[in-house]
Amino acid sequence: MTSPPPGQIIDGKAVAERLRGRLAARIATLPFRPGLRVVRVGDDPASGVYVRNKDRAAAAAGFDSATIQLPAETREADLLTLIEALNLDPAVDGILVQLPLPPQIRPDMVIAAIDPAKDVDGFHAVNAGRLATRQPGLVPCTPKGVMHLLREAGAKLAGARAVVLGRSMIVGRPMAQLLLDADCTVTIAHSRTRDLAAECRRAEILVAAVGRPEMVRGDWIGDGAVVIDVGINRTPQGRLVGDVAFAEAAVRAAAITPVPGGVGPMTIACLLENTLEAALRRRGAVT
Ligand SMILES: Nc1nc(=O)c2c([nH]1)NC[C@@H]1CN(c3ccc(C(=O)N[C@@H](CCC(=O)O)C(=O)O)cc3)C=[N+]21
Ligand SMILES: [Mg+2]
Repeated sequence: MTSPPPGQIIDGKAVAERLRGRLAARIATLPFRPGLRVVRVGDDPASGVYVRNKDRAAAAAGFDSATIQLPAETREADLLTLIEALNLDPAVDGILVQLPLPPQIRPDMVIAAIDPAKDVDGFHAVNAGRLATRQPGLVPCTPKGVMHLLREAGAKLAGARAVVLGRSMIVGRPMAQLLLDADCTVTIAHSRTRDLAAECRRAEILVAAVGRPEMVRGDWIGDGAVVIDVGINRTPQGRLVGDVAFAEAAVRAAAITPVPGGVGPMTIACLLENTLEAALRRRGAVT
């Protein structure tokens, strides 16, 4: 049903590099540098690599990018004041507040405070609503990156059975909507799904986003499926593994993303793509 040759490993790092190259070429033609501000409160280790990789990629592509580091004990009101200043700053096109936040700060309040036009994570209810109603808006980076990878892998989407494992606001739900918009027949499976393995086995396209190391075993994969592994889990030994047992799954899949080097680099490239999109829209150069 799907077109890629058996066992193809989808090179997310290479796809992300090409996307960043296209963004850089476009930015080089602009009379301004799209501005991105990443706000980090405390030093959650899950955010560390991401912030470093993002800073490097943004600068290389010609963005005006900076990380604003705040102490772990920052009060919610002070973070909201900073966001308001970034909302009003005409040089800032994109605002990303790193999650998770320390316990004294309510993430919903923070996300709601970001100007939807600058919400490059696509987490604001206005952008979620636009996606749900098929209006143009900022789309969450990871699901957007997954769609790029599926297209690069040559996956046939129209009419295909797609299973999304996980129902988070950040990945599962927007992922399901993008697949639906691409004419897949979409199932959202989750921790309460009766027979997860059986649901997954029916999938021609399987997107795993549960955050449980190697939960998806080889015998959950249908022959010739395209498998996208969104999970980035660190083992006690310090190794990175996905939500899919890669070696087992690769034997049965037509194509599969590795961890690292799969979805992760695409999330960063799509954050930059969203920042450029936000800049073009805000500054009246709609494309
Ligand atoms: N508001 C917000 N938006 C986010 O998008 C967000 C966030 N908060 N908080 C943290 C998570 C995590 N995240 C990653 C993105 C890329 C890699 C990535 O590029 N990973 C490399 C490996 C990096 C390594 O070696 O550890 C890869 O998968 O190949 C990792 C993690 C975005 N996040
Ligand atoms: Mg769950």
